[in-house]
Amino acid sequence: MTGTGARPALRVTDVTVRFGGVVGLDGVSLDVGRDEVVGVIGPNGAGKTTLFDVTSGLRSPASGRVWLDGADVTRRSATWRARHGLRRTFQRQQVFGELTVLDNLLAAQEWRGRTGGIAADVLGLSRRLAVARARRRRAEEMLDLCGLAGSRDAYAATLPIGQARLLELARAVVDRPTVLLLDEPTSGLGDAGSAVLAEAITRIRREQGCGVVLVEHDVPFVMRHCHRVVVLNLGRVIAAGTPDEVRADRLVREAYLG
Ligand SMILES: Nc1ncnc2c1ncn2[C@@H]1O[C@H](COP(=O)(O)OP(=O)(O)OP(=O)(O)O)[C@@H](O)[C@H]1O
Repeated sequence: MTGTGARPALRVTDVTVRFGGVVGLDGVSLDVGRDEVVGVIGPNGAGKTTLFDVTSGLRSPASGRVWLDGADVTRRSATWRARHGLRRTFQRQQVFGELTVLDNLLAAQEWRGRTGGIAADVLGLSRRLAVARARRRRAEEMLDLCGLAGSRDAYAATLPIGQARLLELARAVVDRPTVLLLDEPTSGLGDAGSAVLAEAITRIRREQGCGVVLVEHDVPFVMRHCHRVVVLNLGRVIAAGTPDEVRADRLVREAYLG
């Protein structure tokens, strides 16, 4: 079902984070294969955000390592990781409000693209036009994927919250990341938006071989759409397995599912 292959898209090994006397994460490990969706759940303060912060490079662990597509990136900056295939969306959406929906996606490709800036200046005009056309095609594809084709010319600031969140998703995946971290992706989405999200995640992982991790309070969504689920409590992994295994786990029921 998961096609993980030998080398995980993301590997987190034995990560510990301390905030003074508070332990944010305590020896947490996680593997995410290409073409796999892993859900991270747990009560408030369990360490979910801290796990994303360490993975994306916003916070250094006291010990432990983070690997991206086989390379140890523990000491790499957040920007370096982003440029090398790791994408994260945040709970608070961060689209460029003053740009149109389409331009948000073109700008995202410009930022990552190795043919922008100085590189573009030394390329021939026809090559540059071909790059621009390919980027536009890719942007249109992602708008279709995320159900935003009808809003392509709207300013992002005018979008209802659900559409803005889907635009964030489109922007995160437009340049084909290896790993996608989604923080509370269903928040602000109704049933229709959640269905678009689920379908988009499936296609992104299948068509792009992307490993997806989602931190999500909507447990039914996680159980329906993730191959594996990791449950954190007080900074520790208290259970990990298939949705059925996790649902049946006594510790999880006591600590979280009730
Ligand atoms: N900057 C910080 N300074 C001190 N303690 C922190 C800091 N960030 C997180 N913590 C603590 O680390 C632990 C894990 O917090 P974290 O925000 O990762 O949990 P979470 O699972 O994302 O919670 P929520 O579901 O409420 O977002 C908590 O005890 C929290 O109080």
